[in-house]
Amino acid sequence: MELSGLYVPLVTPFTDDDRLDLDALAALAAAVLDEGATGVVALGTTGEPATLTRTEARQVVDVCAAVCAGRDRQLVVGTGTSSTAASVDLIADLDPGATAALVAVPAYTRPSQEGVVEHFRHLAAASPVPLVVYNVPYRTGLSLTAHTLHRLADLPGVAGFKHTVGSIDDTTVAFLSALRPDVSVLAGDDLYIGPLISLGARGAITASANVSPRAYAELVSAWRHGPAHHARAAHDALVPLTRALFAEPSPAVIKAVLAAEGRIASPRVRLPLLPATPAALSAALAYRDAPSAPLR
Ligand SMILES: O=C(O)C1=N[C@H](C(=O)O)C[C@H](O)C1
Repeated sequence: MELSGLYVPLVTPFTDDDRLDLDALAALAAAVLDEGATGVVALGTTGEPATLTRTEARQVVDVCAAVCAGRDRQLVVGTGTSSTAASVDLIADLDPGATAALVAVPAYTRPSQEGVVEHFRHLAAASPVPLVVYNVPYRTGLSLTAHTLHRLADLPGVAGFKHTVGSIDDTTVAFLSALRPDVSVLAGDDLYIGPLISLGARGAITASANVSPRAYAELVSAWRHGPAHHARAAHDALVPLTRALFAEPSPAVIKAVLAAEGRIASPRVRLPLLPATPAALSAALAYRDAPSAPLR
C-alpha cells in the first residue's frame, strides 16, 4: 500500500438538532474522491472525534468505508487514545475496510520518547492494518526528536507519518533527509504542503480540501510532479483561502462554508468548539471565489 497524494479528513456533518447527517457525509466523501483525492480520512482532527460517541464514530467509519469501497479508494481511520491498553482494544476492532489507522502521539500524559516508541510498538503489533503516526505537538503537548521519528519509522507495521508541526524546523529537515524509502510522510499542515513535499513528503492530509478538493489535489500533484513554477503559483493562489479556513478553531469555518454552499445541512460544531463568526465565513467565501487574491 502506497500512501501518496491528497487525503481529505472529512468533517462530520451534524443536523441542527445535533444528530449525525450520514447522507451528507456520504455525499461529501464521494465528491472529494471524484474531484481528485486519493482517499479520505474518517475521524481525523477535522471530524471532531473527541465529541462523538463510540456508536457515532462507528457509523462515520461505516459510511466512509462504503463510499471508498465503491470507488476502490483508500480509507484512513483516526483512532487511539492516551492509554496504550485502550488504544490496542480500539485498534483491534478497526473496520476491515480501513487501509490504515491514523494514530496521534498520546496526548496530555507527556511520556518519554522511549514511552512513545513503546506505545506505537504495542499498537503496531495489535493492528490489522498499517499505522500512520500522527505527529502534532501543538495538540498533543509532546515534541518528538528526529531520532524518535526514525525509530518509529523502523517499527514493523508503521507505514507513514502525518507530520503536523506548524513549521519547517530542524527536526523536520533531519527526519525527512534520512527517511526510509518504504515509509511515507504526509503533510498535515495545510500551509506547509509545498515545503514538506519539496523535502520528500509524498502527499498531504488537508482539511481545506473539504471546501475545494480539486484545487488542493492539483496543488499536491504540482508539488510532486512539477514544474516548480506551476507549484509555486498554485501555492500562492491557495494561501489566502487556507488561512481564512483556519482563522478560527477548525473545522468551524470549513463547516460554515460547506453549509453556506448547501453541501451540508448545518454548520453545527460540538462544544467546546463554537460556530464560525459571520466575519470569518465572509472572508472564507470571498477567498474561495477569488483564490488568487493577494495575501494579506
Ligand atoms: O483532520 C485532520 O486530521 C487534520 N489535522 C490538522 C490539524 O491538526 O488541525 C490539520 C489538517 O488540515 C487536517
